Amino acid sequence: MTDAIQLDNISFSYGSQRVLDDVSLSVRHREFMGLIGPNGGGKSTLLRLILGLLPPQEGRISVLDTTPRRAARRLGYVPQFARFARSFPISVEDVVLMGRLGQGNMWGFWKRSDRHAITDILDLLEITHLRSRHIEALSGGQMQRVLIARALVANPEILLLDEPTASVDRHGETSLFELFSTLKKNMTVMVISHDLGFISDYVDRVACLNQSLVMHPTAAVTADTINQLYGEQVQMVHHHHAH
Ligand SMILES: Nc1ncnc2c1ncn2[C@@H]1O[C@H](COP(=O)(O)OP(=O)(O)OP(=O)(O)O)[C@@H](O)[C@H]1O
Repeated sequence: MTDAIQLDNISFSYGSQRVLDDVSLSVRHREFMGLIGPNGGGKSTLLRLILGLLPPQEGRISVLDTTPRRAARRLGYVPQFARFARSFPISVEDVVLMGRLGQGNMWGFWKRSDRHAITDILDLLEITHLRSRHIEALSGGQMQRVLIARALVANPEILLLDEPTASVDRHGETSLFELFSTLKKNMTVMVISHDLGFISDYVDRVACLNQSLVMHPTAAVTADTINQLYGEQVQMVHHHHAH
């Protein structure tokens, strides 16, 4: 079997602004990969290319042995929290149900299996008690869990998360990363983060992106490496916590 995600010599510009320059990356099946880099380094753009939301201008991308667009239904995506509008008058259950679209359903025709999947996933994310709550009335950390539930409810083969713990406290961050470590037994997980010291306890490898990409096994990533690459922009504070 080939890799879950394969990027070969990808370049991308917005207008005349070069954002990705000759990026190559292989993510193995059931690998847990961290993606770090300074603001504007191109991390979200790379995720959008993998999701098939943007076409590469140069190079080739293969996701689950096909094109990103063909693979899209088999991917789970958790967008950056700040980019998700929360003023829709809908409940937690509705948002998570949206994750089942594309599984052969249309609005209003949910099957019993959809309801069961939602019950299980809300339980996994420990947000069962929020099921009928309006999403405007959630804390940042709760909303983050709802978005993760929405991405997981369709049983994706690859889970892509764009700063999933940005609005979560340290305790919540630990519990989410422990959940991702469990999920990794069944799927490939790729997570964008600013906090290398924290994620290096969990991920198998770290990709450092600042227009071009450098791969590190986590053991090789030190504060010095990161400072040389990015200056002080990536947090290197190491937090000790129980596993
Ligand atoms: N739709 C767009 N049109 C034009 N420029 C864009 C667009 N999206 C992103 N950019 C620019 O491309 C660069 C890379 O953005 P991107 O969001 O990929 O970086 P990032 O590494 O995810 O940053 P952050 O850590 O701040 O989220 C930035 O300079 C950004 O301003």
